[in-house]
Formats: sequence, C-alpha cells, structure tokens
Amino acid sequence: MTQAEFAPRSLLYVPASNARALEKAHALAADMLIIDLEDAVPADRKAEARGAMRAAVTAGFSGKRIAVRINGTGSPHQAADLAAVSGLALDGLVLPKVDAPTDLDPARALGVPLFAMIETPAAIYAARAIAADPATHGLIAGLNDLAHELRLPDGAGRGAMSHAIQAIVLAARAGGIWCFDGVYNAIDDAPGFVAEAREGRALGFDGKTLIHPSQVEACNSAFAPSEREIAAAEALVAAATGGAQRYEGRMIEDMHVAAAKALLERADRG
Ligand SMILES: CC(C)(COP(=O)(O)OP(=O)(O)OC[C@H]1O[C@@H](n2cnc3c(N)ncnc32)[C@H](O)[C@@H]1OP(=O)(O)O)[C@@H](O)C(=O)NCCC(=O)NCCSC(=O)C[C@H](O)C(=O)O
Ligand SMILES: [Mg+2]
Repeated sequence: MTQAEFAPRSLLYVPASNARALEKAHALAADMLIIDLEDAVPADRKAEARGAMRAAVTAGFSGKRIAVRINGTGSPHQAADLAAVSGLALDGLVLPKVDAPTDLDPARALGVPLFAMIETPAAIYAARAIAADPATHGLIAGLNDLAHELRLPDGAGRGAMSHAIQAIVLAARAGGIWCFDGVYNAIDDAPGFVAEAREGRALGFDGKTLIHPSQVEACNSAFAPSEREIAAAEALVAAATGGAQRYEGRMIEDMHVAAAKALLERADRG
C-alpha cells in the first residue's frame, strides 16, 4: 500500500476468534478488514485466534485490503502475534496503544505498513512524532481506550475528547499520512452512526473504523463525495481563472481548486 493509493473509507474490525464473522466479512463492502487479535479476543483464545487469522489471510479476501491488529508493545501476547503474521501478505499491521515511536520497533522488521493507534493521553502528546516516523502509514483513533484513560463518565460523548481528536488529525496531516476515526459502539443506532461518520469526515478523517456489518455501507457513503459535492466541484473547476476571484458570492483561490480536483479524482476512483 502506498500513500498514492486512496485511503480506505471503511475499516471493519473482525475478531479473529469469530469464525462466522471471518466468513461473513468476505461479502461485506468494507474497504479494509482489520482482523483483530487484541481486545476482541479473550486471553485464553489468543492462540486459536492466531491460527484462524493465518488461515483466513492465507485463503484471501478478494478485492479487500487486509490488516491485522496485534497486541501492543509490552503485552505478553505480542511476540506470538508477530510470529503469526510473519510472512503473510498484509496491507497493514495495526499496533494498538502506541505511546511513542519506540513502540513501533518490534514490528518494523516485518516491512508491512504500520497503522498506529492513538488511544492514551501520552499518545496524544506524542502523535506528531509517531506520525512522522517513516514506518507509520496511518493513525487510528482509539477513543474507547482514550475515554477510559481520561476517566470520562459513561456516555460523556466525543465533546470531551475534541482536543485529542483534532490532535490526531493534525499530527497525521503534518506527517503526510492517513488518519481514521474511532468506532461507534451503539450498533443498533443507525442515525447516530451516520451523524458521527459525517462528523468524522468534517473533522478531516479519511475514513472510520467499524465494528459491525450494518455500519459499512453508511460509512462508505459518508466518506464518499456526494452527487452535490461532485457537481459543485466540477462547476468550481470550470469557473476557476487562477488566483483570487469572486465565485458564487465567496472568494476562491488555488487551494479551493486543488481541493475540488482532489474530490473529483476521489469520486472517479470510487
Ligand atoms: C459488537 C458485536 C459483539 C455484536 O455481536 P452480535 O450481537 O452477535 O452481532 P449480530 O448478531 O448483530 O451480527 C449479525 C451478523 O453479522 C456478523 N458480524 C457481527 N459483527 C461482525 C464483524 N465485526 N465482522 C464481520 N461479521 C460480523 C455476525 O456473525 C452475524 O452474522 P450472521 O450469523 O450471518 O447473521 C460484534 O459485532 C463484534 O464482535 N464486533 C467486532 C468487535 C471488535 O472487533 N472489537 C474490537 C475492535 S473495536 C476497538 O477495540 C476500538 C479501539 O481499540 C478503542 O479503544 O476504541
Ligand atoms: Mg483500544
């Protein structure tokens, strides 16, 4: 995977210990699957999950990008996870609870694009350095863990984490890499999911991490340019003359044209 490719819009976690979910994932329209060996898998099923992950990745998921989330640096499970992913053709390796660039060290030798999860207060302050590390291809917000670390009351919402969320986007953009929003836990709340996915796009994320099949299509729609956005971008590009100009009651300059062209390119590529 290179940064020249388009960022995945929808990244679905699939517990490696759930055979039915691994099977079902084949037919889902997620741009990327993240086969999870970390928090979705109980400690006494880690070994079984590694075997299932290897079998699933080796068999392949046609047309999908595949990543594996291993256990974090310092976890007693990480060495066996690293051994299990060794030699697999992966599009990404997701490292949870990355607090500093050194937490990436055990995974560097694999040569797989690394996605660092930012999910502690320390990670928020180190996000700039983590994003600047050449091994890091993307940041993923881990907002359940962050809320826990911040001791937020249950149901506090994202407002209490707005500074942290913005820091993740800023760090990713400063490092020229991708960034992905956290998961939405209320799997039966479809309108709530759509609102949060749209908010994530408006905040600057490239896509969103997901936990349930019901969230995939809505996520792809939220992060894809709408027909109205495409029409507006085409009109703006056609009208642009270069430099500052008045356009439909507002000022536009070259960066607005560049943004419109990028949106059209993204729309063309699906
Ligand atoms: C959240 C769930 C535990 C809900 O499970 P359940 O109630 O059993 O789901 P459903 O009965 O509604 O499922 C319907 C069908 O869909 C399949 N399914 C469910 N989830 C997935 C999935 N993630 N991928 C693929 N397929 C899935 C079921 O098998 C059913 O299939 P069928 O039999 O054909 O009807 C469950 O959805 C789940 O486990 N989700 C993933 C949880 C997970 O991976 N968690 C870890 C990542 S999130 C995280 O850690 C965030 C971060 O670190 C942070 O700190 O914020
Ligand atoms: Mg987490």
